[in-house]
Amino acid sequence: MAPEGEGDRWEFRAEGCACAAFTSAKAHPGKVLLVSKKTEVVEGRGELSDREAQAARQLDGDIWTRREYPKRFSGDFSRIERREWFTSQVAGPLLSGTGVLALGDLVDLRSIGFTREAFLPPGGDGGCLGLFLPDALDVGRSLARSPHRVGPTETISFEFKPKSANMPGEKTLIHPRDGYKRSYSEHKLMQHYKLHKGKVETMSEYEPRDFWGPRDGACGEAEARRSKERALKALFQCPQNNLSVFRNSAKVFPGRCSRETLGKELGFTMDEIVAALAEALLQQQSTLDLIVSLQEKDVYGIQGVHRLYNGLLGKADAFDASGHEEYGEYVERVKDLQGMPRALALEALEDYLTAATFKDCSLIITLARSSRETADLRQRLCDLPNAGTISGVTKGEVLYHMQLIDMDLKHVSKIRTHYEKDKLIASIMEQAKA
Ligand SMILES: O=P(O)(O)O[C@@H]1[C@@H](OP(=O)(O)O)[C@H](OP(=O)(O)O)[C@H](O)[C@H](OP(=O)(O)O)[C@H]1OP(=O)(O)O
Ligand SMILES: Nc1ncnc2c1ncn2[C@@H]1O[C@H](COP(=O)(O)OP(=O)(O)OP(=O)(O)O)[C@@H](O)[C@H]1O
Repeated sequence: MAPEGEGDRWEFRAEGCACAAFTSAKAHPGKVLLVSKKTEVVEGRGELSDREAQAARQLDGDIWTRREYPKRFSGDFSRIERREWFTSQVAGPLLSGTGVLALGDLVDLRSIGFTREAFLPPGGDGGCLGLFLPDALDVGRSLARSPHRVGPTETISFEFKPKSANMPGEKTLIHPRDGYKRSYSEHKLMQHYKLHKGKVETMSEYEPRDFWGPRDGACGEAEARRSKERALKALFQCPQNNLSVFRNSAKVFPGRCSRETLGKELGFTMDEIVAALAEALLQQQSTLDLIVSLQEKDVYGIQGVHRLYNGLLGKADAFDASGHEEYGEYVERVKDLQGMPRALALEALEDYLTAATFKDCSLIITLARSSRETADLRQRLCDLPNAGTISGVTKGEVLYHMQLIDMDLKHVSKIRTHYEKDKLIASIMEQAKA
């Protein structure tokens, strides 16, 4: 994606499946501009009739307009407007006090000289809106109260996509044939899926529950530290799309550096890096617990939620359990879902979509060595709940700052996509058993 023409004040930074991020160091220091790459808010549009897509749009609106929010949700929002709305109206209040959420402002791309055609294929989101966010990699600038950077020049940042720590609970609808779901994490199952699809070459040993840590101090600090270090080592071993490392905002891993050369590039040993990150995560445990509790809003599981979704769309077979009579308890659970009042069914879908959004979020931790140059920044960070200092694990003190990004609110039509993926995983697991 090479920048060219009028857009050359803007530099491409990074991209995910839904959005691309750009920076303009001179005109907008300390900020990242997010631009949507997708045209449609409804998922799997190619496989849906216009009527089905319209019904999904209507249902999505019904879910998010049930409650009063200072800014009203609109079914006509573009993807980027949905993201901004969810971040400010839903995620913000849920995470208030943690300081961790990157809050942004919608901006007209024309007003900032961003020509999307210079960077992105035609189409995409009506074209004219972007989202300005504080740049989590350029902490010195994004925290500055003046145009001048508050030190430091040397930063290293770790972008984690930790994925879900959620495990099925009592209310989760699981067909008895799919009992494997109770023994494997969602991430592990996704690894089977990705391997099967050829999306990855090897299975990662990474376990999201190790990263997020035991809830509510369920074990001692030493054990919690060990589990975080285990997760971090597994991520450095096999980063896939769960870890990216940046030095002074330029991506160095995976890519320019190998695992063997990364420490040298960053000026630390790998043991120091793992220990420093584990310490930062431990200091932020209450925020991590909060995010996990939001992932756990997925109470009924995809099999249950898919039935509720179809029920709300008025599909005749939504709660059909014929052919499953031998599984009495399962049939009873399906009946319970069928009897759920509409308001509760909408709430269950709201919870599922909130959970799915938090299961796909990213955390960026930026580190800088403490020095005379960083004294101002240190003072500022020490006042923030999502930042602090780390000592005793590296030579000299290290400052850290943690930011939560990627609040791309999942559309209700994603439930169908998730269900299809779930069925595919079931057949992969069945094959693996055979
Ligand atoms: O389904 P998952 O868990 O694989 O998550 C998808 C991600 O795959 P991952 O497993 O992280 O490689 C996927 O990530 P990649 O683009 O593959 O890096 C997207 O984040 C996708 O979200 P969306 O379609 O952009 O809204 C994600 O879709 P959602 O499931 O979050 O809707
Ligand atoms: N506030 C920020 N500060 C620094 N970098 C950011 C910020 N927001 C986004 N980015 C960069 O832009 C990339 C794409 O953003 P984001 O993860 O929100 O997109 P996405 O398409 O929704 O991702 P995914 O495919 O994981 O759902 C991120 O991976 C990150 O590198």
